[in-house]
Amino acid sequence: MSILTVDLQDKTFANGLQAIRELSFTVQSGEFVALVGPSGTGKTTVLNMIAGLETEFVGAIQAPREALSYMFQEPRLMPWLTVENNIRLVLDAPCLQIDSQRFARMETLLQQLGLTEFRGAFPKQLSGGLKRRVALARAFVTQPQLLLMDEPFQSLDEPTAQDLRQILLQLWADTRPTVVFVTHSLNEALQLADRILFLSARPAQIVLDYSVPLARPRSMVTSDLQALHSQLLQQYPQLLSGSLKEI
Ligand SMILES: Nc1ncnc2c1ncn2[C@@H]1O[C@H](COP(=O)(O)OP(=O)(O)OP(=O)(O)O)[C@@H](O)[C@H]1O
Repeated sequence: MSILTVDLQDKTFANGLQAIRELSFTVQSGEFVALVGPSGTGKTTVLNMIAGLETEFVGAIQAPREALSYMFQEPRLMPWLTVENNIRLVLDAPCLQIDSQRFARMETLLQQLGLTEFRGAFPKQLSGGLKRRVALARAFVTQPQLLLMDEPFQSLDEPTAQDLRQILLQLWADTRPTVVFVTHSLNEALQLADRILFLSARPAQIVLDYSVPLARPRSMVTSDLQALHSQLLQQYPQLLSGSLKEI
């Protein structure tokens, strides 16, 4: 059953810059899809359109906006709220009573993410990795049907990013939301996704719709992954020519 349909003919900003031309894809319920493409090609713009934050475009999008979470590049925590209240914020309940089911879900996430001891801390007291953990808890606590993630582990050191990818996969396996995950890292996409949509340089178009042939659960550092990375680039040399040379 499809949960997300994106059918875009054109997205041109007011300054005349055309970010997207003829970009269409469908995502099945529970699927983990990565959008991979070079910097500035319109990946964030696509997520913003799916979320309903960007409404000026030619085309149509069907998405479950009432059951959607969006994890941004920066964790975007409210500096004046504690870890716990940053999570409660999306339940509309900072400092208030919440029902026992939602409370239990929040507690489980705090534990799974190793945040219990930091529940009373403020964002400025947290490392970058811990802030991302809070953002992950906030993204999952509402039990979204669709989770949009925009390079959420960028600018972290690699071991911290690996830990967070592992945690993300565990959380995803528990409740199986549909995920659209933007990255410019082919390795990250191969580690996480069922399917990778490779985008061209601007105006963004899909150059390859690739199903990742790796079983789950996936180990994070495997020779399988390295082999697949090289095989993919051998098979589709166009990914390396010009538009995707950074991957
Ligand atoms: N409001 C805007 N007005 C004009 N141009 C914009 C606007 N927002 C984004 N752009 C431009 O549109 C293009 C696509 O931006 P977008 O942020 O979607 O790319 P991206 O693929 O997510 O890039 P990155 O990987 O660097 O985050 C970029 O060239 C960007 O500078």
